[in-house]
Amino acid sequence: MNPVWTKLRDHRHAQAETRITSLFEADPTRAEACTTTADGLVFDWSKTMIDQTALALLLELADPVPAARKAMFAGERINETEDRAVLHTALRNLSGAIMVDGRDVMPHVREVHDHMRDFATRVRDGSFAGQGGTITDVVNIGIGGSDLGPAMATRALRPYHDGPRIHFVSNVDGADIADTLRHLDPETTLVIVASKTFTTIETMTNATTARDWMADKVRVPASQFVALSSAEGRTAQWGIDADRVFGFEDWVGGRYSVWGPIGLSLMIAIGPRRFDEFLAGAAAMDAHFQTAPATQNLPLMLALVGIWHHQICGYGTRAVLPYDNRLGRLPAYLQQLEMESNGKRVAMDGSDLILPSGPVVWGEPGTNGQHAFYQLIHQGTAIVPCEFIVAAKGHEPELAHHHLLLIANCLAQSEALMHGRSFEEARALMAEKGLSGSELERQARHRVFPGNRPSTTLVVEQLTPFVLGQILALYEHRVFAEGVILGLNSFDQWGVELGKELALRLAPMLEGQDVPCHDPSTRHLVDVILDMRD
Ligand SMILES: O=P(O)(O)OC[C@H]1O[C@](O)(CO)[C@@H](O)[C@@H]1O
Repeated sequence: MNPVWTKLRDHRHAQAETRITSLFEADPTRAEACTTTADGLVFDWSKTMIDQTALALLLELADPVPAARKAMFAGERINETEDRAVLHTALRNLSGAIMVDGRDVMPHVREVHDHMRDFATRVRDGSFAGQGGTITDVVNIGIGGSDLGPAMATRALRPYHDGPRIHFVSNVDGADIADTLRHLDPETTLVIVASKTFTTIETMTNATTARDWMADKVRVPASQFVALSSAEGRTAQWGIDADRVFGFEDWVGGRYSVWGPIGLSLMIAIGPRRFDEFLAGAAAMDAHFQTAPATQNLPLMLALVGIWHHQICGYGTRAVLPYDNRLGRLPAYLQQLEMESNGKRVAMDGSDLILPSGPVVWGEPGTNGQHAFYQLIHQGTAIVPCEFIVAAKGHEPELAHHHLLLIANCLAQSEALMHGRSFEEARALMAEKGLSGSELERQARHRVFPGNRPSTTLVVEQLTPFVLGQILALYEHRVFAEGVILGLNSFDQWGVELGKELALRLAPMLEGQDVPCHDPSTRHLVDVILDMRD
């Protein structure tokens, strides 16, 4: 193991009695010095215990990142366990050439992008119509990366919607599709089946249900279906015309796919021009990641803060707290991005990872979370590093006072986490209320905030398509840099396979067939459920 890990742990140990506030006392320029910027994005990591020594050591850990980054952008097969290149970045840098196995992949990327633009425009202007006329509703059926990215981004960019209504169906629970289709008119609905593999059981089950629903009213239901997939043979078998199939290659991972065909629903919602701005934001972050020096490199600094909190300080989870209601699905999106990418236990070379891999990522938009789980964040025994995200401007000028309150709450939380409230301050409060003696002491203890709890704050000017592109690419590169530093493969996801296989084997048991496998507990649960269904 790189001895820098031990040095970092020793340093952390030595800091045990130091408080974040004392770092500010020692360095009056800390707020500015510990702020990293990229094209208008401002990332403040000053409210952490990363001091000069920690930073220098963390930067040493980042030594392998530039070579790995170069290999990724160049189209090398860095996803070694699936023997694939990793080129989601090619979907947003549409000029130039990228060679994979001696072939320039960019002409095909541009062709598909043009096809998407053309189709989205025709849906939006009515020249592509359903049996009942102009498309009023689009239903994206997909799951995981074929749902979370477009669903999150479509919600995030609601102020820019000027196309048909967009709906997302992901869960195999029939409630999801039933609740969605109930209010739609099949004659004016377009169904997008988004599945890289076109085999995912949830998506194919929902797609078949949608086709049956449409068949009741529409003479040729498949004519109102679109496929977004790398499996063109399967989309044809399913009956979707090749001119409504938008393909992408195996070097685009599901959770990295919103930039290409999987983003079609978003493109229909906001239009191709806005979608291009979204891509341009990501491309700007790609350029920054590739060229900014390490200490000014925003994705790298975000990664190092993540490594510091999880692998060095040992904090088990990371809360993402966007103070933006439209980023309500960002935590779920980042859960897949970060946990499916870096939730591993084996290093790239097949050996056991010595270090803990990725943390649990979770969160909710502020201010809602404040009235739910912030109690634990402030006074619980577990320390949760918080990653706040806030925009200086909202999209509702007539409601500017709401936005100011939103910002005030965001900043207040990070301040409260860092400063806390001492026992002496709590005692003084209780004394003011007239308490005394042992009751004052007891009540004061409940009102102490230990403080010294780390957080970072990402400030953006406004959540535009460009800025959303920047934010998502920032997190993608953060995950990549963390994966490189940990020595694992961030681009496979074998951990999701076993449960899928067992579900397929269990399904016949729930139909009453006797399947001679499964453990006694599972067989018992099947019996209980079958009894209840009788
Ligand atoms: O696009 P597909 O092939 O339907 O896969 C959906 C999702 O399933 C996963 O393979 C995991 O279950 C994700 O990585 C992926 O985003």
